Amino acid sequence: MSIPAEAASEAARVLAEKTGVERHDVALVMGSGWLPAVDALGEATAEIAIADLPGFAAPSVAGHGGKLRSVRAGDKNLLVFLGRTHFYEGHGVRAVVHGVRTAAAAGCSTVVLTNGCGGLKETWSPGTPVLISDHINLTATSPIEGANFVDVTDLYSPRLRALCREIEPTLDEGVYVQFPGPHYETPAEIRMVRAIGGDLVGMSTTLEAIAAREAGLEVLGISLVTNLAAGMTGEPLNHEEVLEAGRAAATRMGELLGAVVPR
Ligand SMILES: Nc1nc2[nH]c(I)nc2c(=O)[nH]1
Repeated sequence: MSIPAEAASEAARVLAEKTGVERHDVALVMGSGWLPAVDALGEATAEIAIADLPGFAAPSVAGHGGKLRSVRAGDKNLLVFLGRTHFYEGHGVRAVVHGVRTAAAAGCSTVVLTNGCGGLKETWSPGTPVLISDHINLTATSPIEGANFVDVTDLYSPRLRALCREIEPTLDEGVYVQFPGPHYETPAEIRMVRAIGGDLVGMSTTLEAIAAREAGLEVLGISLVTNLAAGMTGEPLNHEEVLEAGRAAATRMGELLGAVVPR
């Protein structure tokens, strides 16, 4: 498999060719339940299948779209990934972060990483959006290869978080914890997450954020709490209910993204 940076440049070249857009400015990765938010971002000027770009795996989860849209918003070209490759799909870390690296190679200076996740606060009912203030990467791996000691303090842009709170002052913040998945957590693991300072649990985002920082992108992370974390309600977790809650709230999130992204 070719060197990640070369693979990203090749994917960016084909992207420009297929969309007719030479350079993109902001990338958005739309996670579980966020797809309804996409239309609020603006009119797509081009849409291609992610799998048509070199280095991308076909989406393993049906309904995740698996599409890539180029959207004009104000004076910016947005690169919108409808779905992502998850670590639990077993394609390796390079595949998980190839989208972020391709976005950087396509000219983006900012990436918005969204996801659906479990929440550890009772007040975060399903459908609550939470800004990611920091993360804990429990995947025991990194997208960075070799002795490249990348700094990840302030990884989640204080500037963009302040901008979001200016637009939506009720937005809470939290620490996002990525588990490898695909199984959910046990109640004991959720007690551990609480003990180590986590507020949100998911199966994406942290590896992408690290790769984004390595590529010099400004990062904004927004989680959509679609369920209370395991053991908090005494009920088993049902993935369908979880996604439904996300869909209901994502439209409101589309307005937030639509207001934040052009700025
Ligand atoms: N790890 C983890 N990932 C998730 N994704 C969604 I949607 N809900 C959860 C959850 O409760 N835990």
